[in-house]
Amino acid sequence: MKTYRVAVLAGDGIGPELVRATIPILRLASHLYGFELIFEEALVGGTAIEATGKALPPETLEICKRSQAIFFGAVGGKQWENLPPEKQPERAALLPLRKTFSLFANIRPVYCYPELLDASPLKPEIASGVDLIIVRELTGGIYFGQPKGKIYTEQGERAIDTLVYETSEIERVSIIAFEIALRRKKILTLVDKANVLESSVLWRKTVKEISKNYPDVQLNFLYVDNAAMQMVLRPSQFDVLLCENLFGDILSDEAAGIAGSLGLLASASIGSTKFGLYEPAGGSAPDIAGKNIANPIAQILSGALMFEYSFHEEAAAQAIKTAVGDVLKEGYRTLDIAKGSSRYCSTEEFADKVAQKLEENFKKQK
Ligand SMILES: NC(=O)C1=CN([C@@H]2O[C@H](COP(=O)(O)OP(=O)(O)OC[C@H]3O[C@@H](n4cnc5c(N)ncnc54)[C@H](O)[C@@H]3O)[C@@H](O)[C@H]2O)C=CC1
Ligand SMILES: CC(C)CC(=O)C(=O)O
Ligand SMILES: [Mg+2]
Repeated sequence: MKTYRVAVLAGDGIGPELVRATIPILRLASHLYGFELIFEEALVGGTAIEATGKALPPETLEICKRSQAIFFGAVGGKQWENLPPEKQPERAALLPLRKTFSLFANIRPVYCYPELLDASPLKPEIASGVDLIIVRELTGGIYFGQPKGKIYTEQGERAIDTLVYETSEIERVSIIAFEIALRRKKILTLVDKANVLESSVLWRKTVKEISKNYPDVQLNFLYVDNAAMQMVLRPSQFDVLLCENLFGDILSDEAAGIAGSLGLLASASIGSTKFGLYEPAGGSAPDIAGKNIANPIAQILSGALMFEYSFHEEAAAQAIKTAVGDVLKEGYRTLDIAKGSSRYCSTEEFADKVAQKLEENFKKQK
């Protein structure tokens, strides 16, 4: 039987409760669709700092290296905000993981479920039909550029971040975005700030060059400020959005808000091999952690993305997506997306419903 090893890094805040609720769904899908998953848990983030003094302990990295994918929860929280920046969970664990495994493309599908139109802050006729993918460059740009840091001058403190991109970094993520667009509505929008930023000028030039290999894909350009506005005015115009690291980070939270909750937004971080890291686009949500109320959909759909991108188990991936949609159709909702007539569920209850539906759908199909 095909076997895949998965490093499970639950992390902080809502990470552990979401991962705990999701693993049985992934296990069940693997049994139904005829492959085996070997999960190996490892510490990461603030939880790892408490246990070992390091946000990304060497043992965790070893476990990731001997796996075919990382299934990630979230990291960070108030407890670790006063540590030196380079020791904090986000900068000492998540960013190094992305960089170490060269996971340069972050894929974030945004879908407004028809059943959830009432959870969107936008009018139903505007949120309706939103089905887009944000492809965010993940290992370059201002999050990683050097020099970075703080120095003391006669005027006081000076903080420096550097926005830098090489042509090759733009090319490799653009190819992924064009390939995704080819399989969809074939509209790719590059989001940049080419009227001001030199790096954005390079993005435009490079993406135009790559587009010559994809004559069937319509390439559009949009400045990021306008893109942020278009996202709320007419989000259904978008198919695939290609963004540098920071713009993609910001626009994807905005897009999640339009769909109804950050708890709906899954993500796949991939590179040029089958290895990938799969995590919700949101963070550790300290405001709701430990209450069994977080929405597990983003975590569950991140599992489906792992099946699709790292294992090529498309049938199992599709079955999970269908099960989530079916549970929503029956009216079940976690608190973040609940409205008047919905059937309220805790994190665990919602995940149980998805597992039941997965099994039920599989039996029907036989
Ligand atoms: N990938 C990661 O590990 C990320 C970590 N972070 C870290 O997370 C911590 C909290 O950051 P915030 O800015 O508050 O962002 P956040 O993404 O954790 O939360 C933003 C808002 O979305 C809600 N939310 C997020 N996920 C949800 C879910 N599954 N169900 C229902 N509601 C959900 C939260 O309750 C909160 O109101 C910080 O330490 C931050 O650095 C932030 C983003 C990504
Ligand atoms: C540490 C941050 C870059 C995480 C984040 O906000 C994200 O990946 O969306
Ligand atoms: Mg973010």
